[in-house]
Amino acid sequence: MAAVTRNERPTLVILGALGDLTTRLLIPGLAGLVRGHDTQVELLGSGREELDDDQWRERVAQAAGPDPGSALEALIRDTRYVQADATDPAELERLLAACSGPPVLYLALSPAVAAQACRALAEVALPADARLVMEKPFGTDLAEAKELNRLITTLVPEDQVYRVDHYLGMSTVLNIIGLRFANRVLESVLDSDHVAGVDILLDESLGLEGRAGYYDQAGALVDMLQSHALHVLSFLAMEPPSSLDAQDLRDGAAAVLRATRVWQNDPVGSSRRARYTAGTVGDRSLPSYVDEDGVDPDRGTETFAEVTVEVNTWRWAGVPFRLRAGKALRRLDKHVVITFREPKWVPEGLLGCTHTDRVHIGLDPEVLRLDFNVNGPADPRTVERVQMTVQLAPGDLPPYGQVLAGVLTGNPTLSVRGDAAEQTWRIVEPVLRAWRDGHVPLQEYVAGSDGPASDRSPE
Ligand SMILES: O=P(O)(O)OC[C@H]1O[C@@H](O)[C@H](O)[C@@H](O)[C@@H]1O
Repeated sequence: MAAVTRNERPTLVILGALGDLTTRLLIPGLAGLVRGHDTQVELLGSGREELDDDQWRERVAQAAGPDPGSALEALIRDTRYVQADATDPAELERLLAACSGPPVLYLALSPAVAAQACRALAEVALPADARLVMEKPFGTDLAEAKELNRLITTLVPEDQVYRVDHYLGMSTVLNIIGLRFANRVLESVLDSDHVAGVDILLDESLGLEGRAGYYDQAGALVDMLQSHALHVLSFLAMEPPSSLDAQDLRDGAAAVLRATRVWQNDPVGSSRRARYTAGTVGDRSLPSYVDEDGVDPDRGTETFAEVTVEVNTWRWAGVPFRLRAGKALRRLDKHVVITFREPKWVPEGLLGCTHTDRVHIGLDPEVLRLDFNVNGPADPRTVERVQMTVQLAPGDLPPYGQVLAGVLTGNPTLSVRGDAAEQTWRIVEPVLRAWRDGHVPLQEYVAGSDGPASDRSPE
């Protein structure tokens, strides 16, 4: 990405600056960008809470980590904190007046407060070059996402809106594009003639981590599948874009999402939900989800969600894409498995051909693996299963660094376009309804296990 020059140096205003997202992900991402990528940016923190500039600088320095280097030291020295209520137009005006460059308003706020902040911004004279950054989930359902999109387009043009899904900044997710379109050998067999099924499995070993206030409202389906898993699917299933510019890539992703729906239009038969009970993950004991601080046990929030969808295009019709995410599972393992069909014909007399080929794309940990059959060393008539593994180097920027690089250089390629954000809600809404109406049982699994028992195991 191009470096930003000094005279067009943007002012990144983080609204919700004292929240967990800011200290855990945004500041470290920004620090990576400033440290290694010559990015010029002014930082303003803003929140309802009272804080002086020095206290804010101290927080930024801590979150940025050791060995800042001169560019980051300068950013920390110059950063300021402005106490403001993001839902009050007069206070937003004051905040905008404090920006020395084009304002980049990063709403690190809950969906409800972010929507209120957008309504307040409608009453403010925003500079023409202002950019707006929205976190996920974008709205809380399709109707709200549409309303939010309508409102936002009255504030700034679509190409100045950045809907963040940090999976689009993960080097391993970006690698799906390289893997598919820079290699004839793989791309030519990625279709329903050759592929039996695709699994996108986002297993986390972390539990709630004190985020009940948000998570208990969202649940695994909205937290992970409605956003991250569907955007990974859009990269896996898109037609070859003619370039990686924002329009081509995002057109390709949106076309996939438009073609995607719940498998056989059956949200009950093609989804599962569960929540964890007390158990041990590694050396940590976790209480039952319902006993976590801040959880409403009657809400029935799931911590594990699985939904199978279909992509109704010439290339993919009939191929199940299974999306799954869960918390407090035995181990962290986020990956994609592409399972191929059986060979059309195995020569008579060739033995041992009991498994089909698989490509395993590790998103976290970063590993690429091909499982296939080769002749055993001694017997030319019998094949054996082998695995070819490539350890991928981690990206030089954390995902939030990559996301911020796009935002600060004015390149929306890796952010979610408004129509795609609506499509992801359209896809999951039948499942949300079926779950809300109690048509799918809420199963349980012990924290530290592999999740609720399933009749299908692709891993
Ligand atoms: O895979 P990553 O980068 O750790 O991201 C996972 C996280 O993604 C966030 O968007 C979710 O809100 C979290 O619940 C989840 O843990």
